[in-house]
Amino acid sequence: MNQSGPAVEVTKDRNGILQVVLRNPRGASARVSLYGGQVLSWRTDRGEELLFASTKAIFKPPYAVRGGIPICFPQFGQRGSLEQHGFARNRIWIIDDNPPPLHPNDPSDKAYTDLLLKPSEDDLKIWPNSFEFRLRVSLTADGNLSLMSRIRNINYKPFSFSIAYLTYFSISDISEVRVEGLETLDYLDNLCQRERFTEQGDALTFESEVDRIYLGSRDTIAIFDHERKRTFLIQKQGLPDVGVWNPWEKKSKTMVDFGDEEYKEMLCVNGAAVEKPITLKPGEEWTGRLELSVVPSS
Ligand SMILES: O=P(O)(O)OC[C@H]1O[C@@H](O)[C@H](O)[C@@H](O)[C@@H]1O
Repeated sequence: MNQSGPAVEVTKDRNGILQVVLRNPRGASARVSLYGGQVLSWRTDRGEELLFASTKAIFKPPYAVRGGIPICFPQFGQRGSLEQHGFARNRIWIIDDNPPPLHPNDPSDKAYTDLLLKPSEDDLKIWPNSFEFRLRVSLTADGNLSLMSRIRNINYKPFSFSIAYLTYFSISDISEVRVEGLETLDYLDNLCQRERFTEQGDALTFESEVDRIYLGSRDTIAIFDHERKRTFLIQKQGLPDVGVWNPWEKKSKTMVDFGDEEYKEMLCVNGAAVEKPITLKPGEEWTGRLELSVVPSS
């Protein structure tokens, strides 16, 4: 199965937005938009949607929509002079029709697509660094979704960047979920001018707005959803930090592309490299990988 096989289809949604649809033999699927290189949907073989998308999402290409997995690059949040979360999520990516083969250790039964982003003349005016960003989105035979980024410096001077996969998980009820894997870590709290705190020893639960970057986490994080009896596993490589975000009631009401009550159904847990930006010398390449899976739980 490869990019040109029947498991991969390029299509347009009803708004004319180009998408790549990946399917596995059991019927699981993923949809990736060329606008923003954003994964919009990830479904199990039973057709269950695993990613949140707002009913108020605004489809205005090339801007990222509220939900799925927008990519924050080369800046996270407002930690720099660029627009919030960098420009990559608001650019048109292209499909690489001739992608390099998968790594020899990678199972060959993956449906995958490679999207590319290179800076335009205008991008170079606001961020004067030539790069090639290759995003490989794969769907495995087990229905796992993997996002692998390769960012290459094709400049004559070094540059530094931050990156985050802003992953909107679909959950039953924010008050009922817990996140494991972030206990005892230090975090920067965006709600307190990025002040540094230390998490207690318990799993994370939610009862108000949260907007944090956990630092130097282990490579597996779990989101337990008791009501839906399922657990998301987030496995990451090259992404030391984890963003956790839920706008809660008050902030939701200020967001035009988000329903007032939708904060109950979503939780963003983002594999990221934020605290220490990544520096690439000319010709160097960085790789970061996120693999998402879902398992039944009691
Ligand atoms: O509204 P945006 O730009 O998509 O950002 C959504 C949120 O993204 C999160 O990653 C940030 O930590 C939040 O501060 C931010 O509000």
